[in-house]
Amino acid sequence: MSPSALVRPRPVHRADDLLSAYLPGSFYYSSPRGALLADGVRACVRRGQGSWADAAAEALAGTSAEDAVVVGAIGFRRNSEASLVVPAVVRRADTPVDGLTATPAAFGATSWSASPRPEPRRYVDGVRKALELIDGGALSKVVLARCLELTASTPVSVPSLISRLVRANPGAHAFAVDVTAGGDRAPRTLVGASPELLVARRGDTVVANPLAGSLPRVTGDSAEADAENRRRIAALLASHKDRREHAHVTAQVADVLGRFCDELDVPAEPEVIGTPTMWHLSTRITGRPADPADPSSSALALAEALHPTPAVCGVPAPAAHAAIADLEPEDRGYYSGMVGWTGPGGDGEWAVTIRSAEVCDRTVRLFAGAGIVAGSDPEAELAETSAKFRTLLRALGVEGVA
Ligand SMILES: C=C(O[C@H]1C=CC=C(C(=O)O)[C@@H]1O)C(=O)O
Repeated sequence: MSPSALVRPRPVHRADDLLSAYLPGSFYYSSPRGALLADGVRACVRRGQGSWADAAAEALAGTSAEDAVVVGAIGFRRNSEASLVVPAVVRRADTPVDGLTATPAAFGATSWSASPRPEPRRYVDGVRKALELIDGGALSKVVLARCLELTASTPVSVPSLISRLVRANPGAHAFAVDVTAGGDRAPRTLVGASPELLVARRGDTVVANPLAGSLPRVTGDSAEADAENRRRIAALLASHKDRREHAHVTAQVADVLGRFCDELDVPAEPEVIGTPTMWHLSTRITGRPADPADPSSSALALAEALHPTPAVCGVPAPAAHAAIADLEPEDRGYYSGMVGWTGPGGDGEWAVTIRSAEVCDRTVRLFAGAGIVAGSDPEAELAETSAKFRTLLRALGVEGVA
């Protein structure tokens, strides 16, 4: 039995009940590996010179609670915002969300205005500039994102939004995290349904599931939609451009995990996974940490070692960071960072913060990005980001706005 198994409390909740119990200010996270709902603050996690994993371990060591965990989100840039706490109350379920039959409450009669940042044409220009950098040899890959700011006529209900996101895709890594900071005019919540697992650790098993290389999914139950989706899956698997885009991520994730694991299984070929709105090339990598008791292979330490993968940044990372700073007018904030939890024995789970938005009163800031490599078509990358926005737009009931 692993040391972490000794301290893990027996889960007594159903994942669906945890979702129903979510209130603004709670931390909610669910995935195929279970769900967690946390409330109140026992301690805030603050980082000095060291890593977030060190700060989390210190905060956990300071509490005698048996079920203590650190939960929260960390932004994209090295010194960007983070919101990590040891919550006062933690409820867990070891099963995925299941059996959600009732239709969630729709958003009331709300009208919306949308403001893309940058304008779509400027995003396309940015992709062209990225391709010039790639042609010139400065980069092999960069992920360029854009923002869509929506304003509703009434405050946006976060419980409704997270419930609709989970119901649309119970297998997603779904999250709602209070990220309110000094200066915010109202509570701010990071909400999303990410298809991408950065890393999960349970006992002596580590799993990462990098995604990269995408095509929009055709929605609808018709035979035509089915046939077109089959065609797209085959096209994605056959696309050299998407396979290259994907290989950058898999190689880096395998390289980083290889430093911590003495056994690592990296499938030679990607498969295709689907969300309700997208198809993605996917590689599920599993490993066994060389020393599970070593704090440097805790879930959060592994997540920090992996971040940012080329699924959200690029290759080489320093040049990709510079290109992102030059070509993206909006600060990414929490988008493309990580969200999840870590416990005292090193177990935990962190998802890549994509298909996400920050909600503050009547405003919703969505981000979506696309990986650019040699051979990328700027118009297709714009369309891909629009398709990625649909996860949130559908949940908000405003599909068609971008
Ligand atoms: C950066 C995003 O997606 C990443 C994950 C899956 C596929 C991706 C792609 O094909 O570009 C991206 O790397 C996003 O959704 O904003």
